[in-house]
Amino acid sequence: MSAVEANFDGLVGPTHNYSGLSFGNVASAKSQATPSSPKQAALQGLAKMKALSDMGMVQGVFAPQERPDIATLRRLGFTGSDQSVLAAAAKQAPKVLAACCSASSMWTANAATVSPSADTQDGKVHFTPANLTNKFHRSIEHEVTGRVLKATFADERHFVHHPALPSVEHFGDEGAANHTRFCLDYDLQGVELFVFGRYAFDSRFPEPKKFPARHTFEACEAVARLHQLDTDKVVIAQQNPAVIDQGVFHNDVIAVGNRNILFCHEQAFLNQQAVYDELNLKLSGKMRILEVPTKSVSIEDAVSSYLFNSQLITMPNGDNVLILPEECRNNPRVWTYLEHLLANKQGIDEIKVFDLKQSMANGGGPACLRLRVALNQAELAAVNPHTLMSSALYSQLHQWIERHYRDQLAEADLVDPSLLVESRTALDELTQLLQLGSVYPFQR
Ligand SMILES: N=C(N)NCCC[C@H](NC(=O)CCC(=O)O)C(=O)O
Repeated sequence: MSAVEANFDGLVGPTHNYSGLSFGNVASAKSQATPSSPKQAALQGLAKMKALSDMGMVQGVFAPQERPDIATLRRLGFTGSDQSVLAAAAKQAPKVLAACCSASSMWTANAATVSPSADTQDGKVHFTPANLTNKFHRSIEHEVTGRVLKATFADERHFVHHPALPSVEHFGDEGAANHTRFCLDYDLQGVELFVFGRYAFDSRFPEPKKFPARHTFEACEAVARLHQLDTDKVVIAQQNPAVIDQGVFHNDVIAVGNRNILFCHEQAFLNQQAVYDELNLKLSGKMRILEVPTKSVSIEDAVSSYLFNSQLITMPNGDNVLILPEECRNNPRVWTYLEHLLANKQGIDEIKVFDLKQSMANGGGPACLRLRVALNQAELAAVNPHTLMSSALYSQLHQWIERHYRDQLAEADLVDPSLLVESRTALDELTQLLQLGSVYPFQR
């Protein structure tokens, strides 16, 4: 075993709720104001992590953010005790309070962009936390994300951590949700595909009209530069603006790739064939494209089922498996397509279905919940071992969730000062379990 692809899943935080914060994300708008279950959400996510670990995959755990984010509320002018800050925010700016309570860091595909050492000039793994500027509730994640990344990948001989790009829309960066690495083997130099929604400094190109394009071309170029990638091994492609307007707010809602396979919808990119051709050229003619036609799966079906938000993983025995949300099984057209895909042996050997309803109701499927980090054996040995899934960690986290998480949460509960205390108590314990040190503002 020379190199592996590890998946670091975001542990769902104790304030998981539905506040309708993500304009352009259909599920988030639809679930607004419905009660959530933080406990179920965290257990569903943990079950997926355990299952992948049991399948022989390297699985990591990524700690959530401190929420409610009192420090940000103070920056916005709320003063006094923590309790007064919460009460004043609930009264004067309930939406701002909701944004400062979001558990959105669970979707670690948006935590950062990661380039494996085989692709970078200095032979180290590079990390850039995503600034997530397009949504306020997500723009307040990157600082703590950077600290959790450093606490997980601490060894400077192997890992390089960049700060997030400047926090303005011109450099809007949504991280790995818009980044896919193709390769023939994880330890060989690969081709990195960066996908953007619009140009910030060039108005000649089309843009979505209804929903925002969160990620810019200029952000893609900047991350590729920071990560010292070879331009001959980088492809920067524009997402089809028409599908952004139909709810495809990240590329990982319409395409997924692993090794030399790209599984995507026929309407994913603006210049679809040119994207395929460039990828194939840069991967020495070895790309395999599995394109799904609109007549089999419409954009609406793709958005509601999250077919393409599956994880495409290669098992230790070489089989390619799609990790799908249950919503795919509930959609007859998507399910028929999947049966046909398996029967025709087009490169996918198996599918596995998971119940991730709590996350799905906010627009986060299996692939949103994980950050991929390809690591060689020396790098894997240098990862904080306490963040790696095992039977022992699974039962510790299971008990930890049972002990600290509420069964139900509604928007009105966010002002409850005991939620803040519960959340901090849980996170303080978690940083000890995962041996992360003092990553949260309340610990510093
Ligand atoms: N596709 C990927 N990789 N990630 C999904 C992120 C979902 C997230 N939803 C939210 O943030 C909803 C929060 C709320 O409405 O309460 C978002 O839109 O950024």
